[in-house]
Parts: sequence; C-alpha cells; structure tokens
Amino acid sequence: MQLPSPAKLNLFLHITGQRQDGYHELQTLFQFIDLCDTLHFSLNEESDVTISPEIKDLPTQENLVYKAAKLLEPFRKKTTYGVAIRLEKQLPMGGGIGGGSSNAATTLLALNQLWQCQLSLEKLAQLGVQLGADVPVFVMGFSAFAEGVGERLQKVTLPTPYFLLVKPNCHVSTCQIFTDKDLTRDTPPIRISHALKLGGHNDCLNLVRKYNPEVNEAYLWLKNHGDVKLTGTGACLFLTFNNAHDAEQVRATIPEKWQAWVCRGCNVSPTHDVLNQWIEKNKG
Ligand SMILES: C[C@](O)(CO)[C@H](O)COP(=O)(O)OP(=O)(O)OC[C@H]1O[C@@H](n2ccc(N)nc2=O)[C@H](O)[C@@H]1O
Ligand SMILES: Nc1ncnc2c1ncn2[C@@H]1O[C@H](COP(=O)(O)OP(=O)(O)OP(=O)(O)O)[C@@H](O)[C@H]1O
Repeated sequence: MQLPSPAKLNLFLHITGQRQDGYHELQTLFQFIDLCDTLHFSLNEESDVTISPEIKDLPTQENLVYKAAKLLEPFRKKTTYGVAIRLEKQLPMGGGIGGGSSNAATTLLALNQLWQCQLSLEKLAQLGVQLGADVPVFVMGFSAFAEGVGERLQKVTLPTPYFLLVKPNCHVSTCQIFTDKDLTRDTPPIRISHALKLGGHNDCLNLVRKYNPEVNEAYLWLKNHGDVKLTGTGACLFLTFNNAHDAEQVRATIPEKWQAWVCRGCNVSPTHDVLNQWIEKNKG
C-alpha cells in the first residue's frame, strides 16, 4: 500500500487558555494542502516494524511512524503481520505544517486496514492524540474548525485557494513558543460562524518573528505581496492566491535561500482519497 501524507496549514491560530497539564487551549482552522510525503507499507512474515531510510538526528524509536505502528500493534489480528515502512519525505520538519503528525496518522490509517484492526476513525483519532495534538485532524481527514488542544473537530467546507508556502531557513521549537512567558494566552473564544466569515490571526507570530530573524526577514519580504500568515508555531509562512499563475509569479522572485512551494488547499485529505480507492479495490 502506498499513501500520500499531506501537510496542513493553520489558517489562523488563537490561544484561548492553558490547561492544568500545561497544554494550551486553542481555536484554529485546519486546511490540508496537496504537498505530501509518501509512505509505502509492505506486510511480511516477520513480526516486527521496520522503518527506512534512516532520518538524520531522528532515532527510529522516536519516529512518529514507528510510534504510531507500535500504538496499533496490540490491535492487529495476527502477530505474524510484520511491516516494512518506507518513508519518502518531502515536507520540511519543524515547519508548522504537521509533517510528523501527518505521517503518524497515515500509518494508523494504513495499518488499521493492513492489520485488520477494524478500529473506527474516532478510535484511531483518540489513540493518535497521544502522539501529537495535530494527529486527530489528519486521521479524520476533513478540513476542520478545531478546539481543545486541537482534537475537538467540527467539519467545515472551505474555499480551496492556491498557497505560496515559504520555509525560512530555521527550525522553530513548538515547545519553546508554547512555554514562553510572553505568549498571548487569553484571546477571547470566537464562534465557528465568525471564524468562517472573518478568519483570525496567529497568536504565535510576534514571538516567532522575535526569536527567529530569518522568519522575520521572510515575513517582511512576503508582506510586499499580500497578507502573510504563519502556520502553527512556524517556521513556515504562507500567502493566499486565487490562481496558480499569480502564486508562481511571486515564487519566481523569492530569494534562493528559502524553500518555496505553490500548492492548493483541499477539503479532504489526499490520504483518504487514495485509501478509499484502495479499500474499494480490495473489497471481499
Ligand atoms: C501548533 C500546532 O501545530 C497547531 O496545529 C499544534 O498545536 C502543535 O501540535 P504538535 O506539534 O502535534 O504538538 P505536540 O507534539 O502535541 O506538542 C509539542 C509541545 O507543544 C506544547 N503544546 C502543544 C499543543 C498545545 N495545544 N499546547 C501546547 O502547549 C507542549 O509543550 C508540547 O510539549
Ligand atoms: N516521521 C516524522 N516526520 C517528521 N518529523 C518527525 C517524524 N517523526 C518524528 N518527528 C519529530 O517531530 C518533530 C516535529 O515534526 P513536524 O514535521 O511534525 O513539525 P511541525 O511541522 O513543526 O509540526 P507541528 O505543526 O505539528 O508543530 C521533528 O522535529 C522530529 O523531531
């Protein structure tokens, strides 16, 4: 089985409070984009889970793909179902586009089929939130207005514009931003109707710009071309366009030191599109 594992954007990110355990209550609008890693799954006669190729500075045991497989292992129907997983990475790590969470969700969805675990999407999402706050939305596979730590999801249908996504040359630690004393944590909660009509802002933006000069520089550069947004805790920034041509025109002039992609928003995760075709083909 071969599945795409897409990135997400936080179209806005409001932090509305903090729980006793330190995690933050937030409100966000999640949209998938058609920029994806690809995960290949092959069952074998062994009983273990192997991941290839090795990712620099990421031991296998810490790879969210490995952790997701281990989390699902108790539910597999036969212990002789080992699996070899090959990861074709394209999404930058630590960019705020949720690559690791997406890979984890894709693994849960794939192995739920291949190992015949027969868990519902809701159950997979519940398991997945242990791996990261962004895993549930990738498991459920629809654009969503999210609350709680990102696990309370309401399905929404969003316009599907083109985005110019830019990765400044730095890595932002989600943990560092969320533990900063100056982070705004008291944005008043909004209603979903307000969110869909008027959007919102990203409460992490100013801190991320302050600690990461590269993000600030890219922000100021992109500002000349539209309303720049930060996704998650960064480092990626994005602009929205009505058509691919206009996005490509700006991309062509971006300083070479920054990675940049033109991509499109989608309301259904590409993982689900391909998985549903696989399920249809392998019925009976
Ligand atoms: C910023 C977002 O990407 C928005 O979608 C997510 O909230 C972050 O999701 P994530 O990367 O899956 O985050 P996790 O791996 O669960 O958490 C990383 C660290 O960020 C902090 N964290 C994360 C999510 C949250 N709602 N409150 C937090 O305080 C915690 O200190 C945690 O140790
Ligand atoms: N399969 C994986 N792909 C990417 N990162 C992984 C993976 N497994 C574990 N990680 C770890 O998770 C960290 C965050 O990766 P990820 O790509 O999800 O960041 P992000 O885009 O900032 O996510 P978020 O928006 O959820 O904060 C990485 O720095 C890496 O150490």
